[in-house]
Amino acid sequence: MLAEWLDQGLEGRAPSHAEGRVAGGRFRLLAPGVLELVPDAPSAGARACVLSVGIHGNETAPMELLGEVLARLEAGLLRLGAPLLVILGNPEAIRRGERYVATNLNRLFRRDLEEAGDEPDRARALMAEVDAFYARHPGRERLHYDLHTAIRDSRFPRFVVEPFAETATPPEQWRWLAAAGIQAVLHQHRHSWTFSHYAKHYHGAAAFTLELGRALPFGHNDLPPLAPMGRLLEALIEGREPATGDPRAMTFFRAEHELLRHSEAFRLCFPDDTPNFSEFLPGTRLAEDAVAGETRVGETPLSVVFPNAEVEIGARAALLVVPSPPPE
Ligand SMILES: O=C(O)CCC(=O)N[C@@H](CCC(=O)O)C(=O)O
Ligand SMILES: [Zn+2]
Repeated sequence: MLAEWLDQGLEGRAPSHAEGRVAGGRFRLLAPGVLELVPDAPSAGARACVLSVGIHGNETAPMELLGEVLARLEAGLLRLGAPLLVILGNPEAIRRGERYVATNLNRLFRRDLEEAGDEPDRARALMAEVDAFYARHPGRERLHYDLHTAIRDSRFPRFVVEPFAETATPPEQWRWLAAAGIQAVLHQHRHSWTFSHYAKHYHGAAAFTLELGRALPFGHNDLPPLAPMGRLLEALIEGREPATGDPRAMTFFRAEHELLRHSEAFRLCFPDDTPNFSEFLPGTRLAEDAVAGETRVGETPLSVVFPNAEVEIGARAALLVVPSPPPE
């Protein structure tokens, strides 16, 4: 049933059970790749939780991790205590094992989206599901973890992006993420129209993009380092207070600048396999673009996150970040 749901979504098959029961509640399939779980009696402090995986089709570790957690729920080893919306982001891209089919789904989560096509349609469908889910649970704190993996190695293999928004992140999030093995936090400096930004910007949710290691094919993921993250997801699903750690164990950064690809003739001036959070000294040439010219590091050293020269024209080719003090 539940664990099968992930496999069936990936194979494009209709699920064998569109609804059913788990310990402590019931589940129902709302749309392809969208599953809602409703507790019989939510725990007092339970959050209304959105957990999404596969927004990028080649990022398989989060799908395996979530599949294991749902299997434990199905086996009766966990008891549902929180309202939960589970989302398999881009099933066609997952079937193909590709980041996206026509365009990057994770740049389309805006209410004034006008583009046509499969990925824009999927973004509209997912936004509507998230809107309806939070509306069904008024008065409950909102949470969205959008689980990803990164293309490259990283000085910090597990890190989160905190989307830009007016609302502050509740302080307990830093304690939970530290206990879940997150090693670094990157504050976004502007709207980015990602899925986690959508939940934070439009719904005031505590929301993050979580990067959980490297993007590898199914069956090749190193899952043991993700066990503490699995325990955080289980606590949220059961509506229990998660384990806490010391946020000072994490390294905090803020985005200073977004490097965009403006032309076909765009290139990054450092090796393709440069790990995320690699630091470059003042004066270093980072990129060349036929339209924007060259980008060099100014007076302050900059670290590079998500470098990718192959993005669509107009899209982000890297985030340039600097260290930042931990939140109060
Ligand atoms: O490793 C990479 O270059 C990309 C990994 C990835 O998919 N990251 C997300 C981050 C979203 C955010 O900025 O919150 C993305 O690029 O969509
Ligand atoms: Zn991703």
